[in-house]
Amino acid sequence: MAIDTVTSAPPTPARLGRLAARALREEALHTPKPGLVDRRGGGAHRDMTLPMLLASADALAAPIAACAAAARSMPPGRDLRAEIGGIGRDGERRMLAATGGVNTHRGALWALGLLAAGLAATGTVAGAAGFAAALAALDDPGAGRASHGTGAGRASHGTGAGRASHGTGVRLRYGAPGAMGEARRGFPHVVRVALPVLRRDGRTSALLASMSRLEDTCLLHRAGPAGLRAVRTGAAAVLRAGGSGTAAGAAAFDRLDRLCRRHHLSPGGSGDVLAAAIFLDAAVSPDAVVVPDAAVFPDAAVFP
Ligand SMILES: CC(C)(COP(=O)(O)OP(=O)(O)OC[C@H]1O[C@@H](n2cnc3c(N)ncnc32)[C@H](O)[C@@H]1O)[C@@H](O)C(=O)NCCC(=O)NCCS
Ligand SMILES: Nc1ncnc2c1ncn2[C@@H]1O[C@H](COP(=O)(O)OP(=O)(O)OP(=O)(O)O)[C@@H](O)[C@H]1O
Repeated sequence: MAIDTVTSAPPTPARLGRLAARALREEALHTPKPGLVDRRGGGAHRDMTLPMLLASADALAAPIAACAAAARSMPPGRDLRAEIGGIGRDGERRMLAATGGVNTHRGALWALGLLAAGLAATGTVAGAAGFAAALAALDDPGAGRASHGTGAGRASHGTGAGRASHGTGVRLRYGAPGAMGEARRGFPHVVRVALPVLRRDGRTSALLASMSRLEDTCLLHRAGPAGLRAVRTGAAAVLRAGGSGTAAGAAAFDRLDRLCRRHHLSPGGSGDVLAAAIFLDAAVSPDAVVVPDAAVFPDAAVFP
């Protein structure tokens, strides 16, 4: 049964930007997280610190608010897609300027920017997911334009003109649809996996639920299918043991944490999924949580 009640007017764009930045900060601060930046340090990332992630989160409030404002003021369609693509690339430049050229939140900006646009336009979780999916399905006329070159400092990531991103490389090599595929399907790991688990069992379980299922291109890029499989299996083992709060679950969590550190495995896509779930949880009343319909999630059966 679909329960998709609009309980109040959608939050304003400025509020959505603030809530998104807060969600990014809360995700970064949540500790412990296997492989990801947290209060203990950079996890599997040699080039990131917690203060860097917090600065990056703050820098993204304005572009995410701008995505929401655009969705309020323009009808859905190609012009809005072009506008949001430009805002996204400008947001990536701001992120790189805030971090000295490190890609702290590219995937997170993508997810939260599209979902903020969807929330501004529709006010509901299912509406936001469907809206984001429809936008992501449209070609971005500015795709391939550099998001580097602002004097932000060292460019650590191949998102600029002429260089393929990690996600593109992995898509070509393994056929993984990655962050674009997740968006085009209406962010099922955010809406149908992490958000309900977050509300029931908290943030660590929500992160693990995503890690146990997501085809994360960060993991594929660094460690191939074997690395991805090891992380998914490790996360599933924690959940099977009752979560990190049980003795067996805590031991399994510790094994997963050490595995990620030893092999430099970062589940960055699941970090984004957790941040997006925290954002939706804060922005939309629990009464408006939905079981989305098959039109938005054609493969919804995959997510019980
Ligand atoms: C589609 C995006 C993510 C680029 O995709 P690509 O796979 O090439 O990117 P890249 O490898 O640099 O990073 C992808 C990031 O997504 C996350 N991710 C990885 N796997 C997944 C997954 N299966 N599901 C969701 N997120 C994932 C990770 O954080 C990863 O680092 C996006 O950045 C983009 O096109 N931006 C252009 C600007 C734009 O249109 N913005 C609009 C909204 S602001
Ligand atoms: N707490 C977190 N720590 C690290 N990354 C996170 C976190 N939360 C979300 N992420 C996501 O993980 C992605 C990190 O990207 P990735 O692992 O590809 O880093 P990179 O530095 O570009 O790659 P590499 O280090 O392999 O060269 C970001 O796009 C970001 O959105």
